[in-house]
Amino acid sequence: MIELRNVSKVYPNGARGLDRIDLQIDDGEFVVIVGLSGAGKSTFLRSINRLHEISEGEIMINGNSITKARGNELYRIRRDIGMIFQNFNLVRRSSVMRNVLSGRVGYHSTLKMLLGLFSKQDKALAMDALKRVNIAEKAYIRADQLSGGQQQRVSIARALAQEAKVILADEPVASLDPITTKQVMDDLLRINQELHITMVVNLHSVDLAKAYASRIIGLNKGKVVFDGKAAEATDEVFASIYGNQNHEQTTKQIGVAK
Ligand SMILES: Nc1ncnc2c1ncn2[C@@H]1O[C@H](COP(=O)(O)OP(=O)(O)OP(=O)(O)O)[C@@H](O)[C@H]1O
Repeated sequence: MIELRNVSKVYPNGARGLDRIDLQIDDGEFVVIVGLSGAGKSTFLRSINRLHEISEGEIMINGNSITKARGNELYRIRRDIGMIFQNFNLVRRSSVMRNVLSGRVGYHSTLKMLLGLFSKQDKALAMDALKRVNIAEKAYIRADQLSGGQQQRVSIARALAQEAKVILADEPVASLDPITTKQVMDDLLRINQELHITMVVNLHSVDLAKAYASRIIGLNKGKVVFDGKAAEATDEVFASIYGNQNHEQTTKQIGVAK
């Protein structure tokens, strides 16, 4: 379970990324975060695994405070949290297998990892992860020879090899075409359902949010302005999340299906 207790984040330049957020995300949920550009979606996600330090409040992961954790404890908490980025964050010149195996680094000594000493079990785990996203046949190809959608699948496989209990995905489909977008979102949903890995996904598309989320959280200027089941997120709700524009104009801009 992820718990945010009265969390605020103010950047050094005074910009407010998050404003007193209080919520919890239960194991196995598929949460989609929506909101205008600058609403705080990335800050929200990156605060959860402490890629960003928060200014106030506390974030708990399975009962442990990631906000207060130091050294090994922080390392152990982070091991349970996989991260997926818009730009895939792969080592492009390394093989797919090597990239997926890098999900195992949290389980071994630095020296072993520098020498690339992965066990048979690690390799089996990495191969299983690649099979789960249907790209096992690409295991020994260089990552930069894959399409964008395939590269994103490698990054999902890396999170699976990490044995993450939570996956945070920051705009995972923003640079993909519609068909590939559907494939990657389907992968995330299948993993959520089959492995009960909690998903917290930032998306720009309202239609995708409605199609995949079990719960939608709407942010506006760092504040939660909607938090509910996807089925409760009506056009009016989205218009309020997306701010001051009139309803018709907003729904047109953000692609709410009529
Ligand atoms: N490194 C930073 N330094 C200063 N201000 C920042 C920084 N990162 C984000 N902000 C500010 O914090 C607020 C929230 O930004 P954030 O990137 O979290 O929004 P977002 O919803 O993810 O936007 P987008 O959809 O464009 O990625 C914005 O006002 C932004 O300008």
